[in-house]
Amino acid sequence: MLAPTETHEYLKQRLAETIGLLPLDDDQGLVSLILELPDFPRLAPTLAGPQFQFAHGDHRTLHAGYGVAAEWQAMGPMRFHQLRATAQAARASWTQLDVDDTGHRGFALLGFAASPMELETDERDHLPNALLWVPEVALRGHHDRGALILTTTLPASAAALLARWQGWIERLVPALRQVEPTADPGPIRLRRDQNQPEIVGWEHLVESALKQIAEGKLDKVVISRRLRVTGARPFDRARLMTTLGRLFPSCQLVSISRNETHFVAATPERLVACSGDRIEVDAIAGTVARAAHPHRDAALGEALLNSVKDRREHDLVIDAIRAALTTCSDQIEIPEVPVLMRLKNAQHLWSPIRARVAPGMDVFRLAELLHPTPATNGEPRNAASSWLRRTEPINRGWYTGAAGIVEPDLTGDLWVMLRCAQICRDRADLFAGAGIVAGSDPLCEWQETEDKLGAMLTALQFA
Ligand SMILES: C=C(O[C@H]1C=CC=C(C(=O)O)[C@@H]1O)C(=O)O
Repeated sequence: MLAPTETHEYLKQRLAETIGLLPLDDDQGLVSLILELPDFPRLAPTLAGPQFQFAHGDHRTLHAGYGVAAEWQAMGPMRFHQLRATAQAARASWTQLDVDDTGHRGFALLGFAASPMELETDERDHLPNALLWVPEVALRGHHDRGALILTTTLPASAAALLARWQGWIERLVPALRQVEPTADPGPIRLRRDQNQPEIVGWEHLVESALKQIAEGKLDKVVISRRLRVTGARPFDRARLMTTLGRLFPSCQLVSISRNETHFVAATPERLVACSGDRIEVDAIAGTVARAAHPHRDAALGEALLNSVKDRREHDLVIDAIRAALTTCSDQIEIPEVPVLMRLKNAQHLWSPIRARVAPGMDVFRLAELLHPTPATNGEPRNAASSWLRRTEPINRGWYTGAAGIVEPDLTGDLWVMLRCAQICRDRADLFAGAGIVAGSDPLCEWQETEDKLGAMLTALQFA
């Protein structure tokens, strides 16, 4: 293994040797230089400026991006269509030079808010409604093998680019060894500042959802709340990600930073992963808490598996996913019964769905088809969306939207933004929701959101 200074000196030298291979005089498009990274961390370092990372402990994958080589934004009902057209055009003029034969490619982040429409609110989102972002510098790894990917728009000057990218290597590569924070300043006291809605407002919301359901206008709707907390000191992103990684190794960790604000999630739910003609989709709905005592914990899980109300809530998600996929697949594999997904703070009914899709399907088309599922919105989809737009008292932003990685061939891996918080210095807004069907009880649903919020609240105390 190389010492840290040797690694970055080696990479700077490798960059100097290979930069001349890039077609920097071409008058448009993107070009990426891909270099092998000798040692690869589980989590990406935190630097100043725009950056993102997706890290999965159990899958041992890491995708991180820093700075902006190119980005495109969209909003409104055509947002997927617009970004897809952009990605297709970018793909046609994106040269990738994998000079060390790493097998890795440059990639983009795709992320989007829950609703394609901007809500009328005074609170400004730090993230645009829908975003396709090619980072200037990316880290990409699977198990311990990784690559450093440097990307620029064309044309570019070789001398200026060399200086710029060597600067990135100097800042980033030594930090790869110091991702896990060493000093532990002890837990942070959190002050709960504001619930939106408060518990009384929540009860009214659930009752009015139940009324819609009783009148046959909705079968299910997922209502959500926001909890604002303040920490006794500013939250530390690196410590937060490390803690989330320890608590939730089976979840996708997400961190997206722009404009001094950070959107962080540890989500169990994949919206869709597609690779070739194979896709994977999670149906997750139906929740109970964990219990400290193993017998009690197992009994709670058993009761969830046998609960008629939770199975109805879950089956509505499966039915909607099946109906959506039928338009593009003749081979959909859905487990006969859901299994339990056990997380630190909650257990869920989970059905992992697989399908083979028709040629021409890509992550944008699949996102448009599947999002939002009734796990975060409701059924029927349009009736639930418009009821939520009229009634829900918060701006969800990217909570219950989705984000992930898009490959140059437009395949990718998107995750539903759950168990998340928007963090700015010492303030964090946490989000959670619960699916309402006939038979739901307002206070039980409130408690369910408390259990879901517990995931991020616990981690923030150690941030
Ligand atoms: C809406 C959330 O969870 C969804 C995912 C899993 C289980 C859910 C439920 O049981 O209600 C929700 O559908 C959330 O975590 O904020």
